[in-house]
Amino acid sequence: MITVSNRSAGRRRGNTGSDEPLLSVRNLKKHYPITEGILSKEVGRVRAVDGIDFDVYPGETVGIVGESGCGKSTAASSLIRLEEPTEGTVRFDGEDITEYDSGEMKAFRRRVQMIFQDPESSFDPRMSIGDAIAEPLTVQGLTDKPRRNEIVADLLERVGLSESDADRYPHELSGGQKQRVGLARALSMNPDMIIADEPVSALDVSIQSEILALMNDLQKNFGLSILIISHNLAVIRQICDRVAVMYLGEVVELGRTDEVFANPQHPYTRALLASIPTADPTDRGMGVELTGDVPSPSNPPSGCRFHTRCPEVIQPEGYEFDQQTWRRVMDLRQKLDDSALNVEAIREMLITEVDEYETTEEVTTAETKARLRDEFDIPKPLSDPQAEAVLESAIENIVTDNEDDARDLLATEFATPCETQSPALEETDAGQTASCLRIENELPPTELDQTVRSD
Ligand SMILES: Nc1ncnc2c1ncn2[C@@H]1O[C@H](COP(=O)(O)OP(=O)(O)OP(=O)(O)O)[C@@H](O)[C@H]1O
Repeated sequence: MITVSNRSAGRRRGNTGSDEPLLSVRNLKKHYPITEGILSKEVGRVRAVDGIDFDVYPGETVGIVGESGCGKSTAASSLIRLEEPTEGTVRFDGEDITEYDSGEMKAFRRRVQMIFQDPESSFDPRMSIGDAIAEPLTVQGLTDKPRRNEIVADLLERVGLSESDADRYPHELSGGQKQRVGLARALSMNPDMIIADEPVSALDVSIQSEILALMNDLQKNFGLSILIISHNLAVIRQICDRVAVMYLGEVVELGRTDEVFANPQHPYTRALLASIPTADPTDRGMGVELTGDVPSPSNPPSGCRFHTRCPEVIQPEGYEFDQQTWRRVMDLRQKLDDSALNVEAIREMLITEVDEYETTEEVTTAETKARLRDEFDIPKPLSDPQAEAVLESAIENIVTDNEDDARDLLATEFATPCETQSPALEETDAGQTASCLRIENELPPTELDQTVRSD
């Protein structure tokens, strides 16, 4: 494997045939300081976006996808300097926008229009739709009213509304119609690029598809580039040429949408794809379940940030686990490391379940250990006797109030390289780039990989 800049990952030339990206983002970081006290002393940082790279070519639609809280919106607002990025460069049409003065920023913001999830908030309820669309034209100095009305009528038609809608008011429109007006308003600036942050999440599913189809048409007709931010893979799939998958402030996979969907290379992408609901109620998905919330970006996990949730986290040498059991043992270890195991609560649960017990002192160690195992769905015994001996000893330490010994034992015996080594984005044989130690170490896919569906 050769480490490459993801500059070329799954790249395609834009519809204009240009080889140069319209937008080029390098090492973009946005850290929010956490402050305390009257002197606002910095006590920590929320690393919302922690060094991401991607390009958008002319006429191309690129998606940023990931769970809530992974930094998608912060990435979008920092790259257009709605919030100042902490670090990194953003080049637009060859120029570094981080060096723009306010006049240049104004011109840039005409060329790059934002569309938000809730179109409502960007409309003045007292202003007619026609006036709302014409407003940016007026601000630009187009004083010729008949000409303005002509442009408004044309834009309304282009977004699937009619000229007569110009006299209506926002409250008279459905969510889908408002998003159409939002697009017409953005187009009135004749932009080169639209950045759309969850543009259809607030809409009914039936309407979502219509708006995405409209965006696709507009992109072709106006030769636009589109950057679309969404937590919804179905949205990305319908409209994007390429996709960047984000996890906890980082891009973990980047490539052509068809390739990423057909052959996801990062375990996080695989897990996201696995979580797409299917129409068949008997279909239990791909056997991969992504549990737990995205960890806090103020204290991201060491090594690979995904290792605390990764279904494919690498196993320690010298032991043999089935992968799912290994994940569960790691979940227990994680909870122990976070000091989030409550043995007393387990004993209390046992009191309510077993009639003869009245106080937690009566609950036996053996029962507490068994119940702790059950909480994590860890089978007894493990199939590997040596692994079982380690786990049994750790659990004994946990329930006898020797958590530090248990922590040390598990850290020594059940260590994964994923907790210490940070993988870099690498080109994969499948065509896209992804950052995973499995790829770096050329490890064979886990059993779970083979259960991943590509549709
Ligand atoms: N102004 C802020 N100060 C501190 N932390 C912030 C601020 N804005 C965002 N964050 C944090 O940064 C992280 C990334 O947030 P962001 O909204 O970009 O994620 P997202 O992927 O767009 O999620 P969502 O879809 O829920 O908006 C979150 O943990 C969020 O709490």
